[in-house]
Amino acid sequence: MSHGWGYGPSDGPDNWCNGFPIANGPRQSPIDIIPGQTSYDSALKPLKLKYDPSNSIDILNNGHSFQVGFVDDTDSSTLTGGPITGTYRLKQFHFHWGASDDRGSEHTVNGIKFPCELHLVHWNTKYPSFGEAASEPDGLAVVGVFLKIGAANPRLQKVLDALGAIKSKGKQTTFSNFDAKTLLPGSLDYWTYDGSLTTPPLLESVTWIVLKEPISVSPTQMGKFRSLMFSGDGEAPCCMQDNYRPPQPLKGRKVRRSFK
Ligand SMILES: NS(=O)(=O)N=C1NCCCN1
Ligand SMILES: [Zn+2]
Repeated sequence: MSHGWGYGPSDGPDNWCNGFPIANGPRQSPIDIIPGQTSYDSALKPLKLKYDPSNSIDILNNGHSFQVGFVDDTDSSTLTGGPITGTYRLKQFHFHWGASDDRGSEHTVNGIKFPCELHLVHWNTKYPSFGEAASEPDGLAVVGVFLKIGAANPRLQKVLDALGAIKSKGKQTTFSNFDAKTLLPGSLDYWTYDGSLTTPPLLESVTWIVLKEPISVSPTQMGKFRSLMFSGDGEAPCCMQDNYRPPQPLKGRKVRRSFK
């Protein structure tokens, strides 16, 4: 299996090492975050997220999740500060979720799974493109946001309302004028560690920045995520759910936190 990966019994996370040996590497993601074992680092700067709504362009079902893509040819939507040096540009955001509300997130906290996790993917502008940055140890920075069951989230609803047009794999439609900042919680307190992409090719190029405060999602809204399909038109229908990789061994890594 080189590129036919998925989340099923034969092509799922336990089998990814066959096509991508780095799956057993020293800095794999996600991880279980154990707050009592993290270290407060007063040298960590506040996160600075500057997103221009005019940079959002499309929404795509890529057969593994759905992603909202951004124009990334200027520094108009960027991540600076936090644990990183320099400027990282927003490329896309996407989610991971479960078949039921008891699971779905990739990172866990004291072993607790959330029903969903948002990833905002950024690349280091010291490299010429996302593709080149993705193979560098400091190439990417992903901000992870947990979603917790509660009141319906009106800002998330704008994204969910677009899913009807991208039900099956390969479908894409325009998605303009979306402000990704509206998906962030009130606090930008975070945990950070050196990790990897959580999907193949699992490249060990990600500075993870996981926000402590979740945003809300309602059970009905979770149902909208689960209305998507892994499968393309004309293929055996397969609901898009449980598209998460479980936590990976820490292998001696330290997790720092920005808050006391
Ligand atoms: N879940 S993740 O670590 O963000 N993985 C990604 N893989 C492909 C490119 C974007 N991100
Ligand atoms: Zn992700």
